[in-house]
Formats: sequence, structure tokens, C-alpha cells
Amino acid sequence: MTDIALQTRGLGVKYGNFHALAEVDLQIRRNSVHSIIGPNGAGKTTLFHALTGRVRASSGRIELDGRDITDTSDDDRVRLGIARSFQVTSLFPNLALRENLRLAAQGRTPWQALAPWRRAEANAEALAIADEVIERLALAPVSNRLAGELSHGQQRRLEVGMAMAARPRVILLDEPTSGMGIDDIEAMKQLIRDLGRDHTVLFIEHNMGIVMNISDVVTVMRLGRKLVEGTPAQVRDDPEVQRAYLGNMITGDIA
Ligand SMILES: Nc1ncnc2c1ncn2[C@@H]1O[C@H](COP(=O)(O)OP(=O)(O)OP(=O)(O)O)[C@@H](O)[C@H]1O
Repeated sequence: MTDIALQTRGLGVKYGNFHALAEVDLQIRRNSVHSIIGPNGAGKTTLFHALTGRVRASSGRIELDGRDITDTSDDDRVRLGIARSFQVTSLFPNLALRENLRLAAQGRTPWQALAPWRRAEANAEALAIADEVIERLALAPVSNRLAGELSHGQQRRLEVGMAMAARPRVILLDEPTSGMGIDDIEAMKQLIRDLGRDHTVLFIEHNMGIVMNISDVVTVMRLGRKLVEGTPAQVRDDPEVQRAYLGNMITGDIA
């Protein structure tokens, strides 16, 4: 198996005649935290849509573990191991946190998962995965609480956990800290950093403090193209990057 979990070659996406993404070559290393940054309209969300199959590539190719998935449907990509955690909440509010994770581990709807013919071993395995994820999320004290009653920050962490429970090859996180208070941001930052030890994480983030602190690799995009890529230190010091941000200094501690 190669060291590269997800790769794009010459990836392009057009909305009508508009090139939202052009000639993007990306290599996402296994068990790393790779962040995508760039000014508004840079094409970050479009890149995620292309990787998950929500929009079609108009040129280039996408490979997951060396396998060409460019023409694979979004559902099949989930089955092949691309998990995306959305900004909008995708939890079952009337089920306990642990139940939410159990369902995610089984990859089923609540209706199917509650069915009496469900195999007991499959259930036990899903619960074991749920408990493992609860530990990683540091949410054990509230694991029996209804998802709808959790704090905003806890719900956001649970969303990441839902993606983890499906045991994906790659986890895509779209602005995981948006709208969070400072304590919740710190908890999310630790979670993502910890995830990178044994998961492959690709995330879009506007909070430069987090990006610079926890990323192994940072890709900077502008106008649908890759502008610069490197370690946080390389990216922070790059004059092109400073220009792309129109003088807004990229700050933040580098781990
Ligand atoms: N469905 C669409 N139809 C036409 N143009 C679109 C569509 N979605 C996005 N665009 C355009 O494509 C470009 C890239 O948008 P995208 O949302 O991918 O950028 P982004 O980097 O995620 O921006 P932001 O940080 O503001 O979320 C923008 O110019 C946007 O206006």
C-alpha cells in the first residue's frame, strides 16, 4: 500500500463556463492532518464536493488508495471510505450520543438499526466502535445524554465522531470550528490533532491559529488553483500567500 491515501491529478470543476477548480494536484498522506486554506471563493468547498462526488470533475482524476474513483457515485465513495462531516448538523437529536455513534458504526438508518432481526454480534461490534470513539471524543461523561441536549461544541465533536465511527479511509471536515467559542475550539483542535495519529484528515479551516498549529501539510488555494503547499512554517512565510490574503497576516503558533 502506498503512503498516499487520496490523490487528485489535474482536477478541474466547471460550473457552466466558469472554472471553479483547475489543474489541482493533491496528495494526501495517510495518517496526517492536511488543511486547505484560501480566501473566499478560492474553490475549497468545490474541491470537497468533487472529492465526495457531489459535483462531477470536468477534467483530471481522483484516486483513493490508488483506485480511480473519478466516475464513482457519491454513495459508492462513502462505501469505499470517504467520510464527510458537514457544518450542518446531521445527528439524531432524540437518540443518545452513544446510539448515534452505534448507528454510524453500522452505517444504517435508525429504522434498520432498531429492527429485531439485527444480528447480535453486529450490534456488539458497533457498540464497541461507539465506545472507542466516545473515548477519543472525550465525551464519556455525556455518552447517555440525548444528542439534542448536548452543548453546541459537544454536538460538533459528535459530528466528527459520526464520521470516525464509519471507519473511513479519509475524513473530510468542512470548517469544524466555525461558530465555536474558545473552549470548544481548543477541544476540537485537540481532537483533530489526535485523529491525525491514526486517521487521514483533510480539513477546510479559516482559523489560522488552528491550521498553523495542527497541520502536517497546508495547501493554499486561490481562484480555483493551488497556490502554495508545504509545512505550516513554509506556508506562513511565503510571500505569495501573504499577497493572496491581501496583507492579512497569517498568524498562529506552529507546533
Ligand atoms: N453552484 C455554483 N454555481 C456557480 N458558481 C459556483 C457554484 N458554487 C460555487 N461557485 C463559485 O465557485 C467559486 C468557488 O467557490 P467555493 O464555494 O468552492 O469557494 P470557497 O473557497 O469554499 O469559498 P468560501 O471560503 O467563501 O466558502 C466561487 O467563485 C463561487 O462563486
